[in-house]
Amino acid sequence: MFNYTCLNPIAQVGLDELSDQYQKVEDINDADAVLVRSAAMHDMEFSDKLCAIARAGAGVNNIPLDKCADQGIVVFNTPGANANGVKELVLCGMLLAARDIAGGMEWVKENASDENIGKAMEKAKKQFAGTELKGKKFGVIGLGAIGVLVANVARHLGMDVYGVDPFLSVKNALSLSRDITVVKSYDELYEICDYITVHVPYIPDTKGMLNKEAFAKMKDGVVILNYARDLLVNDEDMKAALESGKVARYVTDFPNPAVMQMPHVIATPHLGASTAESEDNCAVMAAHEISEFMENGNIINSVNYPNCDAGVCNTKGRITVAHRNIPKMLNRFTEVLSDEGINIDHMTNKSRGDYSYCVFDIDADSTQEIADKLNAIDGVLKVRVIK
Ligand SMILES: NC(=O)c1ccc[n+]([C@@H]2O[C@H](COP(=O)([O-])OP(=O)(O)OC[C@H]3O[C@@H](n4cnc5c(N)ncnc54)[C@H](O)[C@@H]3O)[C@@H](O)[C@H]2O)c1
Ligand SMILES: O=C(O)[C@H](O)COP(=O)(O)O
Repeated sequence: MFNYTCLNPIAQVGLDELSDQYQKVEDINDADAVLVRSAAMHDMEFSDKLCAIARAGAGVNNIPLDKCADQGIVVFNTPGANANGVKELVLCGMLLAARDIAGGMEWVKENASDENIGKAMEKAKKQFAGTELKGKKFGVIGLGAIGVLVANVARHLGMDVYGVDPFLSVKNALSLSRDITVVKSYDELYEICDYITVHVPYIPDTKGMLNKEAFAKMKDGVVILNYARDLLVNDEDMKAALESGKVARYVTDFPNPAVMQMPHVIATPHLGASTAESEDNCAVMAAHEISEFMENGNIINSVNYPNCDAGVCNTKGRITVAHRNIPKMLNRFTEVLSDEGINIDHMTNKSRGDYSYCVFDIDADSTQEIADKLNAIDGVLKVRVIK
């Protein structure tokens, strides 16, 4: 039996994917696995029992990835599962920035009881007028799951689309409409675009990347869209850019007290992934990741350990070892197993940065005693008896 806990509401269709081998518990200290959305986990302590955390979503900046890796806890996310939901909201943000639709709707509400509203609005409407998206230059920073969809939809609207991504994957490059221009530097994009949207993870490298230096290179009256994370933008510099008119509108899914004091802000309450479809997709993918890991020891879509697929175990026993990526570890593991007279039928070892993961399929039943001996090796972070 495996215990799991949910730190945020997770769509039932995902939880239904977990078999009757799983039971929900309230206390994270009793859990083998955690399902989470945006709950802040940096200040949490994790028990030795915890093996896996699945983020039903894309951004993992709410989870202490290194601390988890050091405890042998594998963290997963659900790449692309909510990308369409975000794409549709970005499209909405672009339209809200192009004309003062929100102001116009407000005006209609305020004048709802005016019997002559039909006449009055023909006078009032010019204050809410704007421009069309067609023909404008649109820049996408980060051509990942969301960025590619956003770039393609903008192209279909007749915009002239530019993208930048220093780590652009072949898969994503092939998914881009062919008349989208991929530029090599942010500066190229800053200089030409009327609209700039950001779709990169929040990591130390991207913190505050939209700052006064970046704004200085942009066109006057540029529209900035941020559906990624608030801390990608330097708030003080954004405030100055909005006040001077350098940035005409800041459209964001991440309001904070500073942003809400700025002029020309269009804000939504972190709604990007809040659609039934995205929530279901994320929950189902997260549940699959958890069950594959808990039941078979396989790692799919991890963000702190290497992916590792050893298939289903067809031998008598399977043991997995999360360990530091340092020399001689495999020698030590095989020594423990051979001292026990155990033959290894199949072994998979994968590494990612400072961490490695090993799956041993053996010709004997795995025992807690063997696991304890492996666990005692310096550099071993977590040992699990799968079978
Ligand atoms: N508003 C929401 O509700 C919502 C929903 C989903 C995701 N997000 C945010 O959007 C981000 C992107 O999501 P995604 O699903 O597209 O992720 P993704 O991993 O598919 O794409 C991220 C892309 O950013 C690129 N990248 C990384 N560092 C970069 C850099 N320094 N400069 C330019 N590109 C860089 C990567 O190469 C990748 O292609 C997430 O990390 C999350 O913070 C927000
Ligand atoms: O990174 C993400 O996937 C989004 O920000 C969605 O977050 P949420 O699951 O809390 O809506």
